[in-house]
Amino acid sequence: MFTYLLRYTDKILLPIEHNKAMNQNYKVNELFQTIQGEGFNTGVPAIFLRLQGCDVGCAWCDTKHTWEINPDKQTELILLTGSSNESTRWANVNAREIVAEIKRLGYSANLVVITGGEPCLADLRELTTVLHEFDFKTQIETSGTYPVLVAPPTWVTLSPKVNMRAGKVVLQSALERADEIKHPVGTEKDIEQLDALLENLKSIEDKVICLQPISQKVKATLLCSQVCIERNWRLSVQMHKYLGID
Ligand SMILES: C[S@@+](CC[C@H](N)C(=O)[O-])C[C@H]1O[C@@H](n2cnc3c(N)ncnc32)[C@H](O)[C@@H]1O
Ligand SMILES: Nc1nc2[nH]cc(C(=O)O)c2c(=O)[nH]1
Ligand code: SF4
Ligand SMILES: [Mg+2]
Repeated sequence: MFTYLLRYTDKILLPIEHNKAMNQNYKVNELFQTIQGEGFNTGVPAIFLRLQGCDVGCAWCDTKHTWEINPDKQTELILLTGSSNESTRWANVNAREIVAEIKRLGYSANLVVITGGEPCLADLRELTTVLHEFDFKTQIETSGTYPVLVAPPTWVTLSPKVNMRAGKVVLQSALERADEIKHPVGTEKDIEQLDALLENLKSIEDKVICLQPISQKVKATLLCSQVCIERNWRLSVQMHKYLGID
């Protein structure tokens, strides 16, 4: 089977042939360009692709609008792109439709951050492979509650949700795969929980560890900065929220 899609090379629009079937659809909640505000890549221009759906149920989640996949809220991708919208709507699209929309929007960032919701509800191998084919770098933000299925160069940021939903095996393999562990912290108990997770890891030498205060709380932020200094870890403060940008 042949599908045709438009590819931009040096600003020239070229039709390319593609004979691989696009089997996988993704439930997209929003697509927008901003600055990565969290973790290792803080400050890097990035295209955010937010997928709809999450059944983990973190009480302090800042994207609760992505939890439910309501069939009545299905819409067209073009209506969900350009800026962050915090709506419950979603579009069912494949990887090449996503790339085509990124190109139509004329985005300049070369990092695509796939978040949610819980993006690993979906098998992300096809999406990340196609994005790499178009010379994008990719990063995912995941909770470790579903298997991490991504193409190898993908930067995996794991924000482990302990005792929430995942079996220990799934969380453990997500921890081993993670390039970055970005732990949400409210109180000391969260640091203890992270220590317990790190104890069981084969190696933490090759992983970036970030502490992220929950909901910009002052006490949590002070705790995170103090522990980061003691342990030589990184502080991740959700910069975009301080700047008031998406
Ligand atoms: C909204 S989640 C989506 C991706 C995935 N479900 C996860 O939890 O990693 C993206 C990131 O935001 C973090 N996050 C969510 N709500 C937060 C809050 N109120 N304060 C700080 N970080 C938060 C999560 O821990 C995760 O690192
Ligand atoms: N600027 C910006 N950076 C982010 N890093 C992770 C985000 C997320 O919601 O997953 C996020 C987000 O929503 N906006
Ligand atoms: S796993 Fe992520 S998206 Fe799901 S509830 Fe927790 S923070 Fe929110
Ligand atoms: Mg966010």
